[in-house]
Amino acid sequence: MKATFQNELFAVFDDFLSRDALDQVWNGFREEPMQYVKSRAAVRVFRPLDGEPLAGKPIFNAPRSSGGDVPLYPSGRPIDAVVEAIEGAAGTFEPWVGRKGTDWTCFSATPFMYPMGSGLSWHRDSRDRTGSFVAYVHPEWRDSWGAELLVESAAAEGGSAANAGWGQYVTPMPNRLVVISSQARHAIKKVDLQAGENCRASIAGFFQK
Ligand SMILES: O=C(O)CCC(=O)C(=O)O
Ligand SMILES: [Fe+2]
Repeated sequence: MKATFQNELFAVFDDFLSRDALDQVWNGFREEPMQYVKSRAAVRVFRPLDGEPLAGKPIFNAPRSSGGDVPLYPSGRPIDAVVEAIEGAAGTFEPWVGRKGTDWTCFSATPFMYPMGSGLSWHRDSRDRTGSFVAYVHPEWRDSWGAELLVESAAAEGGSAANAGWGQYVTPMPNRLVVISSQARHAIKKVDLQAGENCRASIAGFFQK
């Protein structure tokens, strides 16, 4: 798997899943029971005016070192295909999320749906994570539909911890994967009115220390 774009904070990979796996994940996606993220206590990065994103149940590729009962791969859900593909390419992701076993022990995978008007405010995926991934699984995305992932550039060398105030964007193209370091401050622009009933559908996960 070769990156379409990369810098020190994130990398973009296109044609992530095979055609069959993508279709399977997307078809299964629409059967997933989902909840509004604001109704889930654990979600803290979403702000009151981020709209109404939905999330399904996460699975983990392996048991969590911090314990706790988590649903594991293989789950029998179509999302298994994403876990497999991430496992298979874990070595490629080392520059951004570190090494399996030394830096991280396991990762999650959670389906998310962002309907028109929803987005995600600026944040870092820090705390007990080395980084994250997100795979876009909707069948179509147009520029006018918005919902770009924004990634802020690193603040100038020797500068304070202040935010740089500039950076890059990634359009959520179908079957695109983005791998993001926990150092990277990022946000999702809201899904535009022009998207109508088309939702931004993703499988996102975190690499846990
Ligand atoms: O969906 C994306 O593009 C990024 C998701 C994200 O930043 C998160 O869930 O923490
Ligand atoms: Fe994030």
